[in-house]
Amino acid sequence: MNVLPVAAGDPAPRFVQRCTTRWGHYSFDMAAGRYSILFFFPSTLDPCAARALSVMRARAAQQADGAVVFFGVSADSADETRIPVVTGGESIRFFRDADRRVHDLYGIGVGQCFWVVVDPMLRVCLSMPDAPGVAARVLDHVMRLPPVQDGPVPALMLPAVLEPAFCHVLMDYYHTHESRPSAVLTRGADGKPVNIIDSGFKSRRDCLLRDGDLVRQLQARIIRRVVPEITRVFQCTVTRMDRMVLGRYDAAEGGCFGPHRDNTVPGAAHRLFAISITLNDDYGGGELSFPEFSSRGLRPPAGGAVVFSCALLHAVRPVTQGVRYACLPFAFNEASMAAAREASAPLTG
Ligand SMILES: O=C(O)CCC(=O)C(=O)O
Ligand SMILES: [Fe+2]
Repeated sequence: MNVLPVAAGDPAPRFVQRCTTRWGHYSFDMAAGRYSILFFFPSTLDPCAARALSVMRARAAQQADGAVVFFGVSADSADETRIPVVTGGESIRFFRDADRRVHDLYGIGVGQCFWVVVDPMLRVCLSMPDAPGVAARVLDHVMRLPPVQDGPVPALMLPAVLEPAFCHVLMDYYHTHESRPSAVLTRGADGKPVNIIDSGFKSRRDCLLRDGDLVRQLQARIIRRVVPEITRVFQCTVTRMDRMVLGRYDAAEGGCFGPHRDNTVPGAAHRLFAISITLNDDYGGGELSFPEFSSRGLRPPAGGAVVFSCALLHAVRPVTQGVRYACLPFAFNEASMAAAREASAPLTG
């Protein structure tokens, strides 16, 4: 257990805990991109909790834009029945923390009513014990903050990775080969990785590049034009690539991809860098965004790439006009493969 409560400037500990979501748990690293207000309390029967929660519920109901997410963290197993599963709104959720996992990670003693505010980068920006009047002060303060920090995005923009003729070769390949709705790799209720189709979250059709010669031509360009920049900018040597896939986001189908990270489920833990190469220019919307850092959207020119750490939360904004084509490999190396294998190995002995 953390002996002291987390304090402003600390990274907010990440965790997966049982929660009042439809699917029964919540991975806190998905709370990035917005402010989160965590209220730790011993039980809903505790008078301090009752008071603070009524303020929290009222503010959650007031805000229309969902810019702030409220989380109650209950240490009482009997709250399981007092706090029912929330099926609708996403702006207020409760962690079922009778095993104290979150309390311990945040250094909050059981029996305390305590506030922790986490910023869009998942860093603690305020932490204080509850007292009369504190709930309203904390919530007013957070709701007045600008929605994101609008700092620089730690991604690399590289124009001219693929020349126009090669972009056309890839788009022609797409048109002459089978494509299918792109699935989201996520965790099922049992924690195991599953592929699901959820067109509200991800609407894209993918075509796998199966032509060995074309894959070699594509890889040659990435090795020559992207890999040295990854070495220079991120001081990391990548030696492998996977997922040689072409994606098509169509405005007519609401083409988009919601906020996600690319390395969070076991089968994807080896990935180090995402290389998003846009193949065309004649579309509207479809910018890549990094909601932890900025509200700005990135839009590389045709043939240009955005290269970024797979650990960053990112999204593709809805394509509003026409179609966006992209080639979307991941880069990694032997060390990241070994680390992923180790992390997924069953504990023995
Ligand atoms: O379309 C893009 O540029 C990014 C796609 C993406 O984030 C992914 O496939 O994981
Ligand atoms: Fe991604």
